[in-house]
Amino acid sequence: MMTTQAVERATKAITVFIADPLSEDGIYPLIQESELNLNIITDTGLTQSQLIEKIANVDVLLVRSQTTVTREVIEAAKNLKLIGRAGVGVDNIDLAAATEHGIIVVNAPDGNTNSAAEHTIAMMTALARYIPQAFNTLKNGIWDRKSYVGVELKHKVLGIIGMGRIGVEVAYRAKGQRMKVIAYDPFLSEERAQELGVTKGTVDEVCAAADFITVHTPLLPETRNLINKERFAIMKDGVRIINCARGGIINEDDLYDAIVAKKVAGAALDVFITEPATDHPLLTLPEVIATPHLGASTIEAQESVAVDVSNDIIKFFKTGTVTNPVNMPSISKEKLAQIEPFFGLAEKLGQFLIQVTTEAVKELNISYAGDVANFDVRPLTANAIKGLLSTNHGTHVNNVNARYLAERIGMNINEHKTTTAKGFTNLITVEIKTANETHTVAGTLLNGLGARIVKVEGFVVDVIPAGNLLYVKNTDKPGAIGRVATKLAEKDINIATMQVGRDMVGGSAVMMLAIDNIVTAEDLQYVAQLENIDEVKAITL
Ligand SMILES: NC(=O)c1ccc[n+]([C@@H]2O[C@H](COP(=O)([O-])OP(=O)(O)OC[C@H]3O[C@@H](n4cnc5c(N)ncnc54)[C@H](O)[C@@H]3O)[C@@H](O)[C@H]2O)c1
Ligand SMILES: O=C(O)CC[C@@H](O)C(=O)O
Repeated sequence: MMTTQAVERATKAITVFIADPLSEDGIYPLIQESELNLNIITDTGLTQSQLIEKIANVDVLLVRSQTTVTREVIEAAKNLKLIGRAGVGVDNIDLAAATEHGIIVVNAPDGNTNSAAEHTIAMMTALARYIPQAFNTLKNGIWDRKSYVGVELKHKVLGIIGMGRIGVEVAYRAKGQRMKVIAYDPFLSEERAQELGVTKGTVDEVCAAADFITVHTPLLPETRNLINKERFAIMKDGVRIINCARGGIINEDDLYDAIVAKKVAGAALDVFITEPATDHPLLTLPEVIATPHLGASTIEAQESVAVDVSNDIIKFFKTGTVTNPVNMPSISKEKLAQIEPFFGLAEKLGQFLIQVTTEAVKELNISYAGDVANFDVRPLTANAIKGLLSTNHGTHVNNVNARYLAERIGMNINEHKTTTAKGFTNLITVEIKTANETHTVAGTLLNGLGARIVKVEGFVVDVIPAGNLLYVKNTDKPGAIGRVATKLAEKDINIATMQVGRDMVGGSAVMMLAIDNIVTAEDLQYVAQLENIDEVKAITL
C-alpha cells in the first residue's frame, strides 16, 4: 500500500527544465526515476525573455554555463525550488535572489575537475610550442619551421593562483612535466604545500617567480582583476599566461597591453568576461591562443556533472537534503543524520515563541546543550528561525532563506554551545528579545518518546509540542487552576493534559494546557479576565 506522501509524489508532476545542453547519459538518473513523476523538458539556447516566458511553472531549472539565471528569471519562476548547475562555477546564477526566494542552488563540483586540469595542461603545452599557430599556417599550405620555435616546460616555474580541486590537479601534472611549482591560495598551508611538493608564495611572489602563470580561482570581488597591469609589471619578461577558470580574473585590457608591449610572450584563454567572445580584441593577437570555454567539455566530465546534479535533484525531492548545496551549509550525510531528529523540535520552539510575543523580534539566542552540542547545528538554527518566521512568511520560508530573511529584518542571531544540559541528554533553549520583552522556551528529545517542551520562561513543564496549547501566566494562588478549567468547560473546551510550574509558593506560575479545540479570541478574553490570571496565549504547533 502506498503512503499518503508516496501517493502525492506519484500524482504531482515535478517539472524539470533543462536550459543548456546536458549529457543524455548524465541525466539518465532523472529519466529512469519512477517514484517522483518527473516531467523533463529540454529547451536550450533560449534568450532571457524566452526563458522568463517558459519558467512560470517549473520546479527545477538545470543549467550549465551558457544560461544566465538572473533575478528576473528567478522572480518569474513561481514554483521554482531548486536550480541545478551541471559544473562548478555559479557566477551565472544570481545566488542572492535564489536564497531570498528560498530556492536551493546545487552544483557538481567534482565531475569536471580532471577535464579542466587536462585542458589547462593542453593549453599550456600548445602555448609553449605554438601548436595552434603552426597548425593554422600549415593548413594554409605554408611549411614554416622558423617562426614557431617554442620553449620547454621542463625546469620552468609554473605559478598557480588558486589551489582548489583544479589547481592541485594542475600542480600534479606540471610536476610530471618536471616543472617547479609556486602557488598561492589563502587556504594553502605550509604543510599542504610541502605534501604537494610546491612552494607557497604570495600572489606577488608567484607573479615575480613564474615563467607560466595559471589561475584557478572562482570569479569573486576579490579575484576580479587579480592579474592586472601592476602585477604584469612585476612578472618576468616573456611570461606566458593561462586562464581556464573565469574571464575577468585577468584584466583583459591589461593583458592586451602587456602582450603588445612584449612583456607577455603569449596567453592561452578558455574563458572571457563576455561569452561568446567571437570578436574579442585579444583574438586578433598572434600570441593568443583560445578555446570557446571547453575546459569541461569531455564526454566523461559532462556525464559526471549531469549524473551528480541529477542525483541531487532526486535526493532533494525524496529526502529534503542535497549533497552539493551552494547557498546553504554543506553537511555530510552522516552529520545530517545526527541532527535530523532535532529538526522538528527546533522549528516547534521557534513557532512557540512567535505565538507568545506580540512584538517584533530583535534578537534570537539559541543554546545547544548536551549531545546536540557536538553536532554541526547550523541547520537546526535555520529550522528554529523558520518556525519563528512562519507566521509572517508562511510556506515561503525554508531552510535556505530563513537566516537571510531574519537578518534582512534586522534580527541579531546568536548560537551558543555547552556540553552540560542540566539533567537532560540534550537541550535546545531558544530565547527571543523584542524592544520590551524577553521570552524563552527549551525542548529536548527523549529517547524513544520524541520531543518535549521542558521549560517555558524558566518554569519546568513537560509538554508534547503538537496540537493546540494554551499558555497561561498566573499568580500562584489557590483556585486559579480550577477557575481556568471551569471557564474552559463552560466554553465546551476539553483539556487533554495540564502542566503547572511556579517559581515559589504564591509567586509567578505558568499553566500549559493541551486542548482538543482551537480557542477563539473571545474564549481567551473569557479566561484572561479571571482573578489572578495575568496572561493567556493560544498556541498551535
Ligand atoms: N573552463 C572551464 O570549463 C572550467 C571547468 C571547471 C571549472 N572552471 C572554473 O575553475 C575555477 C576553479 O574550480 P575548482 O573546481 O578548482 O574550484 P575550487 O573551489 O575547488 O577551488 C578554488 C580555489 O580558489 C581559492 N581562492 C579563492 N579566493 C582566492 C584568491 N583571492 N586568491 C587565490 N585563491 C583563491 C579557493 O581557496 C579555492 O581553493 C572556478 O572558477 C571554476 O568555475 C572552469
Ligand atoms: O558548462 C560548462 O561546460 C563549463 C563549466 C565550467 O565553467 C564550470 O565552472 O564548471
